[in-house]
Amino acid sequence: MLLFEDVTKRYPDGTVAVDGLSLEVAEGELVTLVGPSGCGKTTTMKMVNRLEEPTEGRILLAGEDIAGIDPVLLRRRIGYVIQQAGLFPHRTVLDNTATVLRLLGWRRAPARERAAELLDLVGLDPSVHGDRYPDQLSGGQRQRVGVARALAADPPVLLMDEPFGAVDPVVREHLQNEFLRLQAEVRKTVLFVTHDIEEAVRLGDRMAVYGHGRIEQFDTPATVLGAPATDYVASFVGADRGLKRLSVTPVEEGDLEQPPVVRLTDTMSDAVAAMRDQGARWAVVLDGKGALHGWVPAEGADGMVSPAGQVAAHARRMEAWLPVGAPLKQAFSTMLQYDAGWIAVLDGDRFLGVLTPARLHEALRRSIDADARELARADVLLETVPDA
Ligand SMILES: Nc1ncnc2c1ncn2[C@@H]1O[C@H](COP(=O)(O)OP(=O)(O)OP(=O)(O)O)[C@@H](O)[C@H]1O
Repeated sequence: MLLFEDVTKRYPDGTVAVDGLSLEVAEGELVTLVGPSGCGKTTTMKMVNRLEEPTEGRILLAGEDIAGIDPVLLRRRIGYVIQQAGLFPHRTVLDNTATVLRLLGWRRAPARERAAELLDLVGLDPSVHGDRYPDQLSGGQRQRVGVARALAADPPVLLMDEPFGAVDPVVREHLQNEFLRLQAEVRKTVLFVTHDIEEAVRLGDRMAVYGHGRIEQFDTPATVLGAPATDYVASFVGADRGLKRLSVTPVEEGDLEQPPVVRLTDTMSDAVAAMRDQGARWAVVLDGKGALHGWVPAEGADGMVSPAGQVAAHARRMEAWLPVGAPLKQAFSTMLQYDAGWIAVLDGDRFLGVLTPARLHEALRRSIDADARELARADVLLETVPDA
């Protein structure tokens, strides 16, 4: 969808901001560009919407050299989100969001209607926020308006330059989650600049790690973390690679424990018998439809077994759950948030099992070991390549 062919940018003062860059971004792919300040990330973005022109090389959009596309028409095909959201301070949120549509010639009423839909899509209630001005919003809300506005003309490509850079870490994580949800829905081709390695790992289908003006490694986050291509990448991704792997390792069904499972309508004596059979002190409780309700202990607070009545009378709610395939990092933070010793893992509504801290640790080990094996195999392959 987006192809950089040996692109170099030399500013008039001689600074080489981008040096022989070749990069291909597939349709619907989210590529993060990550690297230290001044390494040429923003210049890369600006060349895509022709705010800057390459000194050498070409950039192709859907096979077409962008040098031949009128910049105004080009920018309508490319949504642009920047750090401070770049909203017009004297226009309401709704009008800000509708800006591009108005430029495209939409009439006011349908443009505002579409803008309201977009605000909804990014998690802002248009009836609450639509008539406010940007300075009446929080930083995170402003960034959402920035994303809504960039999506307005439904461009195939989105350029996002540190869009979540100016908000605090908690809001940032929230915006990242929302953006991932949104991207799963709209599947844009996205170039996303960040200097935050965690963000690059979490969001990117692939990530390009920039050195000065050059890409040191372009691969999936798991590979960049597991097999850094150069010493530079290794030092950039840092010593806490194990921790970062939490972000890229999914919870799998095989990681889960299988505690006894009972229904709300079961009798407590059957439930206690099931727990005794498995040597368990608690059981997961599902409701009549098989959806997670919570848990029930084998013993009451006074240490007495409490076999009377139905499970419903003794069950406690447990709201912590995860979809299977969620990253271990999410599992870990959910455990902390709920102060829970286990969390249920669901496939849709179906209960699959529970993840415990011990199982989480095993899953992380599995992921790191698999990586080490992968690397060892690559070494063997190199050693067995016959001499030419
Ligand atoms: N208009 C310009 N004229 C001359 N040099 C420039 C110009 N714009 C950027 N540069 C230089 O080009 C290099 C790359 O800048 P760029 O803004 O692309 O980096 P970046 O990776 O986006 O940095 P940051 O993360 O700090 O935004 C830097 O050395 C910068 O000083």
